[in-house]
Amino acid sequence: KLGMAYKKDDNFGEWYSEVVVNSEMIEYYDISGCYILRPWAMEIWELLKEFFDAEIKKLKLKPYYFPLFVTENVLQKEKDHIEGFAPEVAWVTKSGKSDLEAPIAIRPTSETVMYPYFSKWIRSHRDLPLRCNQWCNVVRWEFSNPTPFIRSREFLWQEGHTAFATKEEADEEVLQILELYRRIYEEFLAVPVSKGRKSEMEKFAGGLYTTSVEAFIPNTGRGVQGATSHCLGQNFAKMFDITFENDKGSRSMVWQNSWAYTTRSIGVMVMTHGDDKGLVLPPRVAPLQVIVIPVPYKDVDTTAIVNECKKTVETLEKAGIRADLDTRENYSPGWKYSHWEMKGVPLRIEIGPKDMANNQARVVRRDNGAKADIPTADLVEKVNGLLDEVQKNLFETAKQKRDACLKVVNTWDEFIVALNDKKLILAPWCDEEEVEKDVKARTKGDLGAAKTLCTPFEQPDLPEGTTCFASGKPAKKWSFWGRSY
Ligand SMILES: O=C1CCCN[C@@H]1CCCn1cnc2cc(F)c(Cl)cc2c1=O
Ligand SMILES: [Mg+2]
Repeated sequence: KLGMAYKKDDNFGEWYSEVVVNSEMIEYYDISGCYILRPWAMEIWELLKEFFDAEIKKLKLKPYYFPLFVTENVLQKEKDHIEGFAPEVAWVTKSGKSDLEAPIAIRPTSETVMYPYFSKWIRSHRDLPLRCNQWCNVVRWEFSNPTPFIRSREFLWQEGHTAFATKEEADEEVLQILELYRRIYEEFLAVPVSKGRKSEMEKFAGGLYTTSVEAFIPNTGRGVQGATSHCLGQNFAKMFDITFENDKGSRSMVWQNSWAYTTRSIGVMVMTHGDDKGLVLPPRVAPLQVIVIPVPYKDVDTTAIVNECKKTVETLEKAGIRADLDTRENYSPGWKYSHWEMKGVPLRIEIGPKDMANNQARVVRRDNGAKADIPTADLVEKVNGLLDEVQKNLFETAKQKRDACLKVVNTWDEFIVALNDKKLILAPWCDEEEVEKDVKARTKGDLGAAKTLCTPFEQPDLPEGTTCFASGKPAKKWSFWGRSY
């Protein structure tokens, strides 16, 4: 079946579900909230991982793998750390027919798995910094509406866990990692994000402060957390007795960070760039950047055309471009155009008898449909140029759309109008948690309440006397507000 049954602007939820399936990224699974990630998704995950892993190796991160399972008493080591999360912990209670003596939890995150061993491994300042990263899956048995990539009961992520002798070192790394997350989104997924700090209410309760990169989905008017980088302070060092003997011989607690991005990032990319023909892939994460399609012509020698296509693919691959050809004879060129548009391949090259005769190829862009006839001799250079243009155009277009949704408000009434208008709201706030709670209470409803998304590091000017949009008290900062995923 070809073509989309749903339009992005008509029925976003159905459109999204159709795109991830028709583009062969996702197969639905018979357990709610669980999805099969097919090669078209996994190859994107692997391209992101290749970049991120290389970058954290430069920051001296070491690869680890910790067990999937954690015992009940260790998981509940600190009540407030898992406050409110308990309902989403998945437990193993049996093996075969027999009950386990004690239930074993499946990791929803790995602090409690790792930190007893950090305590064992860290003795002296010479054991610091400890820098641990693992690529793995985690399980959180959430009940709110499951969405492929965006909210699933099992997902893939990397989780970094580091320990330093000083707060300064921890503070610096938090921001180094946050910058890598910005690059993942803006330079690879072509998704604009805002760097900022979470409020005391929205931060990771077990930590000292949380920073994040926040994206926004114009179609639903919802913010979406892209990735997070926490400074844990010495909270977990205290909880797990992670101390070191400093060079003066006295004992100090370590300063820790933890940070993650997940397969949710792929869903944000799909939502941002997809259109009514299906997926639209930014070239830097496209498993296939160019698809070459032979256009046979009634009695013309098709073998010659197919050979020219093969040569073209070889030339492009030699130049490091991810290219392939579609020579399936049981499908028409037109069918193939739609199929590869559905899969979001950034460039299509059509080669027919006329192109052969003129030593050229017709190149069609997936993002804006532009067609160009390129001389075969210039193909590699022109294709690389076009791939860069597509990458840039997707980012600029997404940025322009996101900025068009931005609304600065100063009063409650303006806030409510903007919220119902699916805007990303920037409002002056007194930074009081009671007010944050009040806004949540006053905006409760089937679409979910409004919340603070982050306080952007880039703060607009806050004129003396500016009052909080919700409380009328003196405003202390500008914060992003909105509904979220
Ligand atoms: O976000 C990150 C980066 C990578 C390592 N972890 C932190 C904090 C994770 C918070 N969090 C998030 N979700 C959780 C769900 C749970 F069921 C339990 Cl028991 C705990 C948590 C929980 O601590
Ligand atoms: Mg959660």
